[in-house]
Amino acid sequence: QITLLHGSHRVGKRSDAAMEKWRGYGLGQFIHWGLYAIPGGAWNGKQYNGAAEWIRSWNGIPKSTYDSLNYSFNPTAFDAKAWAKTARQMGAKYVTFTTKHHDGFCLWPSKYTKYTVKNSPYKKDIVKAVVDAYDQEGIDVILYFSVMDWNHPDWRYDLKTKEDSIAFERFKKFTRNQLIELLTNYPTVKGLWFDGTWDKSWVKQAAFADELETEMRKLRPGLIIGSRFRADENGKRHFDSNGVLMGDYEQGWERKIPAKIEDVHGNDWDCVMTVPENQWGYNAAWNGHIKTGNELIEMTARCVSMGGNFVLNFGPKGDGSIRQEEIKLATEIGDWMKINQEAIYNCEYAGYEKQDWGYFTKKSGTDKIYMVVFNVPVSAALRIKTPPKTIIKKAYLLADTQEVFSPEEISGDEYFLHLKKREQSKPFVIVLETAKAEKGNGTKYEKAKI
Ligand SMILES: COc1ccc([C@@H]2N[C@@H](C)[C@@H](O)[C@H]2O)cc1
Repeated sequence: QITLLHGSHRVGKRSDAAMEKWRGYGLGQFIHWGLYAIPGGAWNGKQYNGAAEWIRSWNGIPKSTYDSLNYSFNPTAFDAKAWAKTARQMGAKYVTFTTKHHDGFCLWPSKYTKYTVKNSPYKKDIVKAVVDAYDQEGIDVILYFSVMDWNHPDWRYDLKTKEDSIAFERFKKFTRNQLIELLTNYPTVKGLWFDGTWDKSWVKQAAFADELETEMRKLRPGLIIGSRFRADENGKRHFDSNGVLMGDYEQGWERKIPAKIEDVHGNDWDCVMTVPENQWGYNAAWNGHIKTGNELIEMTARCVSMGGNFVLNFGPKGDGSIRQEEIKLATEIGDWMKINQEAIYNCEYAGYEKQDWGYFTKKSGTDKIYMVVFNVPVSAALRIKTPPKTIIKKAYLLADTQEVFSPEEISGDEYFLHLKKREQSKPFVIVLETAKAEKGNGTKYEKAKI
C-alpha cells in the first residue's frame, strides 16, 4: 500500500440507496446522438470505416465542414417521449445520454460555449427534453460527458509548452463550469458517465479532477461516477496505484463482457455494448456482425449473472428518429423481459458454479435463484452445483409456475433437473427456491475418501 492523495477514496462497494438502485438496474440503454448522426458514417458518397461518431477524425471530411454541421442540425423527427417509450418497451431501467461527445457539440444550451444546440436551427434544449421524458417514464438518467473536446481551442492532448499549460488551465475551468451547469440544470440525473479522459493532458490533472469529483458529489449527494473520470497522481486509471477501483463502478467493459466472475474483482460494473461491432453514433451502413435479440438477451443475462449491468446502445438518425432495426431489437428484448424480468432486475451473482446451459442469477437479499437457460443439452438434463449447505426446496418454470421440477441429487451438492423435450426458440428461466441447511451439509452424499 502506498500513500496516495488522489487515489480511490473508498474500498469496496458503495452501500447507499442510490447505488443499491443502480446495482439492481440490470438492463440499460445508451444513446449516442449528435452532429455525427448527420453524415451517418459517410461523406460525399465515401464510406468512413471507423465508428461513425469519430468521422471528424477522418480525412474524408474537412474539419471545418464537420464543425459547421451545427448549422444543419434540425432533427424534425426528434421525440424524446418516443425514445423513452422505446426504452420502456425494452425494459431498460436507466439511460446514459450523450450531452457532449468528443466533437464538443453540446446538446444543451451551455453558457460556456457557442457550440451548442442553441446555435443550430433546432435551438431547443435536447438534454432537458430527454431528462424530462425519461423521468416521466420512470427510467433513471445518467449523462455521458466527454472531457476531450475537439472543438474547444484550449483542448490539448498533452502539455508540452507553457502556452499549453496556460490554455489547459482555461480548459479545466471550462470543463468544471459545464459539469456544474449540467448538474444544476438537470438535478434529477443520477450520475455522470465520463469518456475522453485517456490523454496525458487530463491524466496529469489528478488533484484537479479529484477536487472536481468531490465538488460534484457534494453538489449532488448520491451521484454515481464511474472509474473512467480521473487518474491518481501516478497516472493510474480505473484502478489506483494500490489496485483499488476509482469511482463507484468499473467502467472498463466497453464492447466486451468479463469472461468469469473473478475478472470483476468484487466491484460494481457496467458493460456498454453496440449492436454492430463498433458503431455508437448513427451509421447508415451497418456492416459486419449485427447482434440479434437472442445474443443481446444472453449478454444481459451474462452481465447480471456476474453482478453487472448491460447497457445497449442506440444511435438515432440525424432527423432524431430511431432506426427500425433498433426498434425491432428493443421490442424483441422487451417481449422476453416482460416474461423473465424477475431474473434480471435487482439480481446479483448467485455464487453457483457456471454451467454450459446458461447463467445463474440471485434475487438480491433473498435465497431465490434463477437459471437463465440458453443451451439445453441433448440429455435435456440441466446440471446444478450448489454452494455447500444449500437445500433446493422448489424448482419451477418462471413463465409457467405449474411446470414443477424435482431435482435429482447425483452427488454432494450436485443435481440434475430433467426437462421435458421441448423445442426451444427463446431462452427461459427456472426458479430455484433454496434454503441454507441448518445442520449437516444439505446433501445426502458423503464425499468419497480418496
Ligand atoms: C480510442 O478508442 C476509443 C473507442 C471508443 C470511444 C468512445 N467510447 C464509447 C462509449 C463511444 O462514445 C466511443 O466513441 C473512444 C475512444
